[in-house]
Amino acid sequence: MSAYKNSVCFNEARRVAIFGGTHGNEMSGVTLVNLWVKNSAEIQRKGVETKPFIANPKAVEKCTRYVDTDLNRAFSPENLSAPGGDDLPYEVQRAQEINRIFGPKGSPEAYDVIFDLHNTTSNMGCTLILESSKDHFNLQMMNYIKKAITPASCLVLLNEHPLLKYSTSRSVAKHPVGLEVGPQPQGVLRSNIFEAMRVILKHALDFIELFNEGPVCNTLETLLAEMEYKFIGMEFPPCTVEVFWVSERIDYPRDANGNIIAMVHPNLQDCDWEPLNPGDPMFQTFDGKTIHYQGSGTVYPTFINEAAYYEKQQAFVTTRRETLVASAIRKA
Ligand SMILES: CC(=O)N[C@@H](CC(=O)O)C(=O)O
Ligand SMILES: [Zn+2]
Repeated sequence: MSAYKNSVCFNEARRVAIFGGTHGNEMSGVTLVNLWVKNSAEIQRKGVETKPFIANPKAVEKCTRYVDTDLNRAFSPENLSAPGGDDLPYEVQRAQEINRIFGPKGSPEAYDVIFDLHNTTSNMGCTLILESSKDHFNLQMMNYIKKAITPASCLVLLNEHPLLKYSTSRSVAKHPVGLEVGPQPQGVLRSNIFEAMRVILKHALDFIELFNEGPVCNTLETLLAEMEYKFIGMEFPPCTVEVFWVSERIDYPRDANGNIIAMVHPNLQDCDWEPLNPGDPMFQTFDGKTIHYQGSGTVYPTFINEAAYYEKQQAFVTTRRETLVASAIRKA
């Protein structure tokens, strides 16, 4: 028996959503969610209501990232409260609708967890994307998933940055979790990527069930129940989680007219998560010149040459590797 005196308490996660098709051309999430809409047995867990949901049906129909504007940037307070109804861009209308169904964002009525399924053209493997270093529920979930999928691996990208953070679809939930798996071209399904995503989600849902069935925050009642081993669920003791913390956005080199004049260097292409040191090759110009990384220390690039980011003037992002401590958690 173990009772962690400093457990952080969270409400049970009773309402969970799985979003596919936030981007309509990222086919693993679209396909899995469509499958689960037809038959949700695989995603149901005891005591949890899990709703599979196609976030951007118009974009899915057209197999495009978005119709008017990127849905995964649309959940700002301004957009969510914008008047205008039918005159608003489609994705802003859709964001308001999603906020009504799964939110309101930031309120006690909001869904507990939203998993948002994405694919990348970058060679990132399985990546979980978090938005807060202080959400100990999510950090514990990351630790659980990483252990459960061993020897396969799954890295955590922490998108917590004053300028680079954006207003995601999943941000409507109390605990937003992005799941980014690649490489997979836009509009294409690859079985390995599809299966990897499915496995991560299985473990994520198992975690939620175990948390809900686990011991409650310390009370005399809990201690007595614990002595009788009454819990089916698990204890979640303090742990550490390695994360890659978003640090800088790097654009392609451009000429005075804004046209791209170089490509990701072959030494960097497909090397997501590998250390990039000052002086390492970063871009290769069309006439064969190498442009080197000029930062001050080692960084870990990711989203290298992501197709959807050309329009966002981003060739890759740099991250710094850090170890976060997650407190013990219990249900309130
Ligand atoms: C390639 C891609 O769409 N990535 C996602 C990452 C995320 O969900 O945070 C996006 O830019 O919205
Ligand atoms: Zn996406």
